[in-house]
Amino acid sequence: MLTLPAPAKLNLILRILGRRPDGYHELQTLFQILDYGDSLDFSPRSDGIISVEAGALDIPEEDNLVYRAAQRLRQSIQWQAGSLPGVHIRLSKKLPHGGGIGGGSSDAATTLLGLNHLWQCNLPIETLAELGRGLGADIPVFVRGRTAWAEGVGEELTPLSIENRHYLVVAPDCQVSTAKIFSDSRLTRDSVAITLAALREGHPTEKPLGSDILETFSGNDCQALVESLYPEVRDAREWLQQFAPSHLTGTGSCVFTAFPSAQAARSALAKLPRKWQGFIAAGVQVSPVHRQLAKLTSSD
Ligand SMILES: C[C@](O)(CO)[C@H](O)COP(=O)(O)OP(=O)(O)OC[C@H]1O[C@@H](n2ccc(N)nc2=O)[C@H](O)[C@@H]1O
Ligand SMILES: Nc1ncnc2c1ncn2[C@@H]1O[C@H](COP(=O)(O)OP(=O)(O)OP(=O)(O)O)[C@@H](O)[C@H]1O
Repeated sequence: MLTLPAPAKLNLILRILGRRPDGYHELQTLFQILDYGDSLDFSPRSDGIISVEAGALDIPEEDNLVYRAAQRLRQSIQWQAGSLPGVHIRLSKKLPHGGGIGGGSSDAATTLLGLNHLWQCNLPIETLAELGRGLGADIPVFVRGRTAWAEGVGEELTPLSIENRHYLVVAPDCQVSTAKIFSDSRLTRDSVAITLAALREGHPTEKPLGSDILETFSGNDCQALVESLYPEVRDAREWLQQFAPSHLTGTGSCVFTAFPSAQAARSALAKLPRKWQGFIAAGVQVSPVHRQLAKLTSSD
């Protein structure tokens, strides 16, 4: 059996520049990958069936992004007659869905990466990222597995390093539909594009971006709308604001604050009102799934 993590992400910056003819939005975002997330167990099946056990996640198997990613990967390969592989995937969810932390997307990316390894498909990362992009805009960053600046609909990625920080992520008791927020006429879609050079101004490329510069550019164009629709999200963010600047991630519902140490994040978490769930996580440059796959490959 192969067990792999599916980490969460935060959008440290999220700017919406406009809407494309296909309805998708042009955006600029800074993806921070975290060391915290779901976990997937892959067990080969000899009967050629793909099955997914998703615990408390109450959605039909064929709608689960894990199932859809496995099907899509298998369809992209010409298998020799009689050699169609099967797999049973057990998904252990820790990440709230509809939280803007990319849980479903990351599960799908880990499925593509894990089955590429298990089934020995040998597809390059670029191909896996393209397969993922067809399932969701957030999947390519998890397939590539680097904290990154993103443009386009989120698939044009430039890896970027960010200083070591620890995040307290608070999940209010509500789920936000990404489609609902992106289709709302009140969403602000006219942010001016910034350049990576502007983001980095005065910072040598090899130096990780620090909190000072990140706070200058931080902000999420979905935040005002999401908070007006879900007052609980505003309450949670305002509670976090007592420690340091706090922001919405993705289209919510989760909000976050960065801390310089795990201990500072932990002591804030200890004060979290019982009505909300929360977790702390370190920001990482390289996804834990890539670290684990690299270890497996080197021991093969
Ligand atoms: C908000 C973010 O989480 C930021 O990282 C992502 O852009 C959302 O990515 P995602 O959840 O993978 O999104 P998808 O599953 O591809 O699309 C969900 C819905 O959001 C809309 N959507 C998504 C991404 C994007 N750049 N523009 C959009 O308008 C799509 O029209 C769709 O109705
Ligand atoms: N494996 C999965 N885990 C969670 N949600 C899934 C999964 N597969 C499909 N979904 C569906 O996708 C929807 C969005 O879930 P997800 O956790 O990706 O939201 P999110 O955190 O807001 O993501 P994003 O930041 O990508 O917008 C859920 O409401 C659920 O119906």
